[in-house]
Amino acid sequence: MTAVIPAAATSRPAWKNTSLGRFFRNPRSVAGAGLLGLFVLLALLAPVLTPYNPSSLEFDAFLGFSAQHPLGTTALGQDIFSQFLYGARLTLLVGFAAGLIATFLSVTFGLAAAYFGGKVDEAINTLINVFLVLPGLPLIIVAAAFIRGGGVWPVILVIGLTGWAFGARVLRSQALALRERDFIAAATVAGEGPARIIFVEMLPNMAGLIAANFFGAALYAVLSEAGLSFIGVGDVSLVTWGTMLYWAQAKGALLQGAWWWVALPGLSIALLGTSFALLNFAVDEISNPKLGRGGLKMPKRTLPTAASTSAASDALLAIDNLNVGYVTPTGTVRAVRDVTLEVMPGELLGLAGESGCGKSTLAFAATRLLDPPGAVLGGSVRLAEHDLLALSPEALRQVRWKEFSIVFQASMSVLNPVLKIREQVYDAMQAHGVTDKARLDARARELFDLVGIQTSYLDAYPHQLSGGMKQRVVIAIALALEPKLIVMDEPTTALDVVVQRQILQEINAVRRRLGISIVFITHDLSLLVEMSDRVAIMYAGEVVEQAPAHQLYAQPAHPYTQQLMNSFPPMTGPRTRRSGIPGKPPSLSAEIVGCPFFERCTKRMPGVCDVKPLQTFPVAENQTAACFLYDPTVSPTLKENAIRDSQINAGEVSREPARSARPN
Ligand SMILES: Nc1ncnc2c1ncn2[C@@H]1O[C@H](COP(=O)(O)OP(=O)(O)OP(=O)(O)O)[C@@H](O)[C@H]1O
Repeated sequence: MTAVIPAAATSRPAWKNTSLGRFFRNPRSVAGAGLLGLFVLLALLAPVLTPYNPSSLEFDAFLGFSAQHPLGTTALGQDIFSQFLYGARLTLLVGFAAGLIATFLSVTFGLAAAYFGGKVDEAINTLINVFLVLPGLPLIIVAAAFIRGGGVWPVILVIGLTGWAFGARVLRSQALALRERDFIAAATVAGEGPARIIFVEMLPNMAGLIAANFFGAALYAVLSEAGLSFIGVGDVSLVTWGTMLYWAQAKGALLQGAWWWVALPGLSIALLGTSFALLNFAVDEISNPKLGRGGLKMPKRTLPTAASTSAASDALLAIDNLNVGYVTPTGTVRAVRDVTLEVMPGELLGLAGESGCGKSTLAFAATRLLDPPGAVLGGSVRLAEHDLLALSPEALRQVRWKEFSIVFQASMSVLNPVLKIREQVYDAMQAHGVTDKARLDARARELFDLVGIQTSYLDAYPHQLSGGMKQRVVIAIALALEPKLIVMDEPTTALDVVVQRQILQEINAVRRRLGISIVFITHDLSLLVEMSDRVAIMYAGEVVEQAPAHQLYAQPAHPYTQQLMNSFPPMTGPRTRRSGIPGKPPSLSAEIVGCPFFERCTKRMPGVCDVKPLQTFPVAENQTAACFLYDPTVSPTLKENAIRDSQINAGEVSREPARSARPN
């Protein structure tokens, strides 16, 4: 994994790392802007560079090159050099103005369709389709025929109003894709409003496409104007490069040997198109910092030190009898079933279980992030004094990030690729009313110190950071408003084990230092046992065991926990071959009678476990298990036989009569 040193850490002057600096360092933008600049300069300096009116007919026809007429004269006796210079003015005006109109319409329609969706999207899409199926040039010709002789603005309007549909379709697709990205979801969760999400989060990511759209539309406008003029539609009394071509063709320039009368405007239109295309590529590169270049170096990290855990009294988070399902056409998937859990202030609760057992659904439902078809079917979630499931959207926005924050699975992708880290760290704080720049900066630095990243990386872009550093940034953002609780759903899954371990140590140290509570979700039980205060094990949507971590490690009570622990290599002792748990969990769409682990359990008691409604039983102090081996109403002989059978099957004891066997 590599990291790129950000601006402040290199010796390059800071301005060179701004968008303007990168523009001047990009060969394409330099060539494109140079070419376009040359045409603009020639157009602006036309009155200085030539004394003649381009429409004046005062000279003889088809004069050759001379000091007085560097490019000779036309069949009507006009100075060709003057026509070229003044023609550049109107040609560029048509390109820029029609390009701007078309781009404005494309962005407005494309974003409105994607953002509002539903009927608005349908209506805009129909309009786009109508414009796309109408053939472009004939449409312009018909429209231009009505405004013939009216000057340049009607031409600009017709081209601008007919040239937006393709761009709108592309921008709509891009905006739709962006809406699905994690960093937009994260911005919403962090409390950013729709205007900020559209203009600050989405638009910069579309800058390359919008610029491409503009240069494409400008090119289309220049070519359309040239095409219209060439066939004599539009106002041929104007001097543009298009009307130059029209008159050159109409007056037989090639037959008269005045080939440059045709070549000059033709070549100029081609070069103008090239400059637009070069700028298009360059803007794409500059607006997407990932395509840029940078040096390689990993920074030295500083590890925060641990402090004592805050004392726990009353539960900070209380999940009571929570039921969550996904309503699908084939039935309801009951992904979380009657879950009751508590998290104390300052406590790290680990949540483990096989893939698909409902860990993420529980986390999403408890934090009100569950999207349809997911739905809370019953139960309550209380965080301090807030009834989370009953909060209005506005009240929820106030509480989220301030009282609790979330670090998603694969959360590195929640960083917006075109915004500097600093802006993204500020975002959550700004959305909750912190606007003072000095405060924002001081807090950002403090957070970076806390999670072990050099503060110079505040001015880097996400792609300049390694995966581990991005993860630290996301954790720093989650800590920004000092929430009481952070829910972390597999926050380190995408990282290599060494970085994973460092980050987990830091999370734990920060937690101890700040006294915050954490719900930490992972598949990795051995990791959880090491870092958690308490562990809850989920299976098929239910919490099947809860215990202090060390107790769960020393004496796992539920056969599922025992088999799960056996699937991981031990932290000490000789290496042994591990096997997974045979079989698979039951379908969550079906009714589950009795214990959901019955089919895979090595200690099952037929007639009990597959018949009785499942309950949770106390096992030891602070330890509970949803297992009938701990049900005081089940006969001890039945339990002993079940345990004995499992030991025989595992080859741990011989087939002699059981004398004493206790649960677990
Ligand atoms: N959108 C959905 N529609 C229908 N079923 C879903 C949907 N999302 C999840 N499920 C089902 O809900 C159950 C719980 O899924 P969930 O993602 O919460 O499990 P998990 O324990 O977090 O798994 P993992 O560790 O792989 O993320 C699974 O059976 C899954 O197939």
